[in-house]
Amino acid sequence: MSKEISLATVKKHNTPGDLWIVIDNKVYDVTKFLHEHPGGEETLLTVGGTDGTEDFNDVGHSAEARELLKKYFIGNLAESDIKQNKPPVGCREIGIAVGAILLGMALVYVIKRGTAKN
Ligand code: HEM
Repeated sequence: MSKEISLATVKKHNTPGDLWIVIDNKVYDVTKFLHEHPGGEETLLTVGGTDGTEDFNDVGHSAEARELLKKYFIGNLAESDIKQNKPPVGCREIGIAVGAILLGMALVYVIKRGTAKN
């Protein structure tokens, strides 16, 4: 089993001489890659010590870039720091459900009115 690293630990490694980054719940030590990054040092430094998944995906990195990541893998993000992709039923879902019911009722009303006239 690979090592589990907390986000708090990752946070401590945010300098050019010691740079860690989280991508897709995996932790990478990119200190040695900093000067080689085709997208520049600055981009890596701004996300160093944090979860850079969104930034990494926004750029649309190539398959080669993803392959390169493996070289710098040092451990998995701690279970407690992993964001759940599927939150419990939220306000949005309730809103959609209520909206759908109202729409259904309106539709039944319109149809009934239409048939009553004939
Ligand atoms: C830490 C892991 C990362 C690796 C291994 C990596 C690797 C690469 C590679 C190989 C390229 C060349 C183009 C490609 O093959 O897609 C690239 C380009 C680039 N990367 Fe990264 N990258 C990393 C993280 C990031 C992050 C976190 C950002 C943004 C904050 C970023 C921003 C960019 C930008 C702006 C380019 C230039 C895109 C272009 O001009 O085509 N990279 N990166």
